[in-house]
Amino acid sequence: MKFAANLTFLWSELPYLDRFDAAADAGFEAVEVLFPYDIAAMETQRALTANGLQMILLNAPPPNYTGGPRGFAAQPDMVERFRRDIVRAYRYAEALGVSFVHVMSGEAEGQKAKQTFVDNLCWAAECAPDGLTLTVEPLNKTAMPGYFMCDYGLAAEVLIAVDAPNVALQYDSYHAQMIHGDAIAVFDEYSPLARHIQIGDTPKRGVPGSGNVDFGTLFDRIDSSGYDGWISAEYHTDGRTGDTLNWMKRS
Ligand SMILES: O=C(O)[C@@H](O)C(=O)CO
Ligand SMILES: [Mg+2]
Repeated sequence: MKFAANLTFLWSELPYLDRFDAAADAGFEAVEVLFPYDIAAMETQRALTANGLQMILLNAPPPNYTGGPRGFAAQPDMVERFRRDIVRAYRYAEALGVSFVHVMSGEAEGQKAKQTFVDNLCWAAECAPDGLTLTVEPLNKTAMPGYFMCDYGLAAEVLIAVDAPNVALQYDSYHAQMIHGDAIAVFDEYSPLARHIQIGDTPKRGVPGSGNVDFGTLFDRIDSSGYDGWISAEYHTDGRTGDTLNWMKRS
């Protein structure tokens, strides 16, 4: 299994650019950043190159992580803004060589929101740079009240409607367990649609092994499923990230 570090969560005790050094020192070869837009792509690229790291994922559209709305791809009156901002996200994605852009739905509900999300994803898939995959990630409503993309069944319906080879599911053990009560059953049912995986425990989104998700079984299932993509660590660390990485040895 190939593990990556989500640098929005891991080493958040360090300044942004120092997190790349820390991840490389800990043995990671790949990282992701949810919203790298506050800093010039060139700065991030320099930190990646200096550490021999690959950047695999960022989120779109690009408000900064604190304070901005979590996307608007499912908001019927925001289509123009969505298109404008996805183009900016693609510029970052190309500059950083990322493989995945997670398209955030924003807060919305109902059939019109679903159709808007599908239409926006179809449009974004058509104009995506070669080699880039767009992902859809269900987020739980405790963490993200009002967020549209909040259920794996809904994600499957959207992906079937979009029906594009460069749009896929992003599975996250923390959200899967919070939403459906069983991260492993969710993985078993929906992993054929998944091309990116993130991990965290429940209920506090802690390090794997700190809560309710059975990571021994989950890693076995990922292994036997034939999934050969990245598994990115996306959990809170209480400021001591270096002390939280033992789960990588146990898996
Ligand atoms: O799981 C999460 O919360 C993230 O992967 C994310 O994209 C939220 O912005
Ligand atoms: Mg996630």
